[in-house]
Amino acid sequence: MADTATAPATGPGHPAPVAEATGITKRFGATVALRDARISVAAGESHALVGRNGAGKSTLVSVLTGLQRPDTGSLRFSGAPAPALGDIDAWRSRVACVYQHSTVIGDLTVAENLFLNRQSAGPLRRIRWKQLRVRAEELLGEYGVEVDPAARAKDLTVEQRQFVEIARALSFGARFIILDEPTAKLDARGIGRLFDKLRDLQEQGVAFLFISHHLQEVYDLCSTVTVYRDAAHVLTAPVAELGHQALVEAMTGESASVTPVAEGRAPAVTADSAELLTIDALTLPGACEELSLSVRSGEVVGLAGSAASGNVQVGEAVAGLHRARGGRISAGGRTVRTGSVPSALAAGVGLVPEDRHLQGLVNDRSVAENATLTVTDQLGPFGTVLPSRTKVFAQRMIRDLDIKTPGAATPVSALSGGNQQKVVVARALATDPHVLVAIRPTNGVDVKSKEFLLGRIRQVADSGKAALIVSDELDDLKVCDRVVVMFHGRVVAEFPRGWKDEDVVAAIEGVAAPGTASPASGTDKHGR
Ligand SMILES: Nc1ncnc2c1ncn2[C@@H]1O[C@H](COP(=O)(O)OP(=O)(O)OP(=O)(O)O)[C@@H](O)[C@H]1O
Repeated sequence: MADTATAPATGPGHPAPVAEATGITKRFGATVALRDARISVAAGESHALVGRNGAGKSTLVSVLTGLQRPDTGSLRFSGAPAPALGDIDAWRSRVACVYQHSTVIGDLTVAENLFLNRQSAGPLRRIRWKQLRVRAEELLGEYGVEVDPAARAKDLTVEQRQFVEIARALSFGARFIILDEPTAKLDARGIGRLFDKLRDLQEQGVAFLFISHHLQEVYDLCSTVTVYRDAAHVLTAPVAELGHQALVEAMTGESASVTPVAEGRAPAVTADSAELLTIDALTLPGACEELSLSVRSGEVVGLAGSAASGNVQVGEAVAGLHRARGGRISAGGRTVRTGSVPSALAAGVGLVPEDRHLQGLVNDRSVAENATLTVTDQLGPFGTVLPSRTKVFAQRMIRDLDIKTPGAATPVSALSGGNQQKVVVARALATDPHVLVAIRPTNGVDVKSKEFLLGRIRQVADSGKAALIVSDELDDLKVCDRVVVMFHGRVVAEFPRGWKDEDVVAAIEGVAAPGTASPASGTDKHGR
């Protein structure tokens, strides 16, 4: 496909691009992460960068922010060559990145985070805390960020932390901000507020490079899109000129055929199907009150809700992660002792956790070891683990789940984010669970792989098991036979297949009862 966005002229009235990278190549051992790649972001532009998992997006970000030196290529900011690699202040004044994983320090206050390493006027001058707080208040006020400067960063929401990071970046003078999957941990309202803030800032001349696997967000927010595929630049085009299908085709290199997995399927579940997961009057302090829910053999049930609904905690409780104050959970006919992971495992519960970094992966261990952590008992006799068996097991998973890795022995830390997520899913599936609980299973996964992972979860149910998908992503919920919606710790609605997006979204937002739904916005988490 041809490049339809030509490089803007520079000169009077045409400022140089805030960032321009050309001929960037970056290798990690045998892996070529970027091959002669390029990008050009104009001043005040909202530019999207999209591509499949492992396409090279995060590597480009690390080059653009001075964290990695490219093997070849040149990088300029507003027409001037990039600073020397270690000159942190110079980099900060040109570019900042807001990551999905916060870089603020939890135990410090917002004010301290904002002025970290620049609290005093010089190395020997005392830090004036009161003044610091006042300056922080001014800075936050300037960018319309409503956060208490005295609050500990760890007590902020994801959204507030991102705003603090954006304010910090702007205070260093940067007029170019990279947002690497910023919406991954936000619910619908949070995304709306983030986008409002970004639009405000854009009007003030700030440029953005926006990375997301939610293509609708690209259409909502950006004017230009660049697509990378297999480490290389494929196209740059005005968003308005590129339809959804063309965009997916550019990302995958194949003609797009998006077939929601559950569509057109006859329901396999009947009233006689065995109840494999039973949650009975479960009360989890601060999360849910007397909540009851069941999933039958052959069934995929969606447990939807916003961040404060308690749905994630319910899913985690099934996997033994939270102690209940009341009620009962049973899986495959066995009682799960709440708060006991071994008890949940023994009952045949598999979990895809919400946060792969905190609960999922051992970073410096190989793909093979991570994928088989839950099944070491099957890998050798008498408690031993045979490396050959681990390898065979892992290779099957790599193939089955289409994990992009140089090999089974590669440490998971060398994989791209989406491919790490696939390892987490692989691990949950490895135990062949009776009940699979998958919390936001497609987080950070590209469009094509998303279809694939959801298809695998569907297969688990089709083989007579039960699956509970805990998510507020409509794409995740579309594979479900039934969607149960929670709001503030209670079930408020249930939808059989064939639901309308706006009805589920309205129930998630708590704005309407099912059937009478008249959603305020009519759009879902991703503006569909
Ligand atoms: N530190 C590293 N060591 C080895 N390989 C790496 C390293 N960082 C990235 N890679 C490899 O480079 C390639 C590009 O990875 P990158 O993280 O840039 O992809 P991405 O487009 O950001 O993917 P995702 O959408 O999954 O986040 C991948 O094959 C990845 O495994």
